[in-house]
Amino acid sequence: MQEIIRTESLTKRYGTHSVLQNVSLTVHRGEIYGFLGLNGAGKTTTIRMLLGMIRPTSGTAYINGRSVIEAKPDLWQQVGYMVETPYAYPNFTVRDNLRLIAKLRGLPENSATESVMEKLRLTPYADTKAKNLSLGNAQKLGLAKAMIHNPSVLILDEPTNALDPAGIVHVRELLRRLAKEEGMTVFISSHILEEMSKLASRIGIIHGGALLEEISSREFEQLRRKRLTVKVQDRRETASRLLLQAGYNARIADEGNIEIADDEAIRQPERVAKLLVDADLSLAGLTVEEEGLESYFLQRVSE
Ligand SMILES: Nc1ncnc2c1ncn2[C@@H]1O[C@H](COP(=O)(O)OP(=O)(O)OP(=O)(O)O)[C@@H](O)[C@H]1O
Repeated sequence: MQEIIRTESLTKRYGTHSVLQNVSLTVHRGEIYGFLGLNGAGKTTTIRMLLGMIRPTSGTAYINGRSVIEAKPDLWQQVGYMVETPYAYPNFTVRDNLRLIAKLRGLPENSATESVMEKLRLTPYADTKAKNLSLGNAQKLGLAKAMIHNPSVLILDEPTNALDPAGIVHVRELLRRLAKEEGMTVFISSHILEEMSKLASRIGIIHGGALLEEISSREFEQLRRKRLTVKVQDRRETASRLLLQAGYNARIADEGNIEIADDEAIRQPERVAKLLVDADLSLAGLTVEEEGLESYFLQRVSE
């Protein structure tokens, strides 16, 4: 698999304050890499170094195999980015803001502008001044500026912060389609954990300036704990005892439901149901619950 983004032991210190320590990560072509961390974990610092905006104290960042600090300007024709709150000229309309960027980038102004507005569903706001946009649409304008030149690498710092749920779904679908159909590589930082678990194909967890773990979404699916939750109308203790006798690792949880953590029960919940029904216990619910990324993340961080 072709490596598009790579960092080698990226380290950043401000005086004696160490912000990033030996971060080495890789992102392959067509991947959506979710860079996850709490506030202050070092996400923006890493992204700024990926974009050559600040110099690492030591270590190197590469895009398309080229060191970003030494790269010639043509590298940036393949890269789109949005870091923190995107700036737009407040008294220019959405269309004029985009036309300006298109012009600066030497793109055909009309077609590039109209096509990116269409992609981000900004066309209805084409004539709205940037200062009058909602936060969500201002963020979409930032994304449009980042994508106007159809880059093959897109680097986004917390891009869905201000979007409403429909906006988040739209941007997620768009990024997924670009990654899948056009092989675009997306590096996206966030602290919205569930959102990342739906979008990213690989996840890197950063905490206190160190990369704790890199994991594929598939591995994450396998690793995260699952459990079968059983709700019975009454005679909870009897049900729990019965399940224990049958060899299940059952326990009564705080809310009064019975939880079973065995793989066997998760794979074949109908067996659990049959056992209870055969014993004349009335079943009110049976659900397989998966640990969310949030709880997985907090557990990893606390370790
Ligand atoms: N120029 C600077 N001088 C000193 N410390 C800095 C500087 N820039 C960032 N830091 C510190 O580095 C740490 C990491 O900051 P960074 O902005 O990379 O975190 P983040 O993960 O992006 O967090 P957030 O989600 O809050 O933006 C923080 O403790 C921050 O205070």
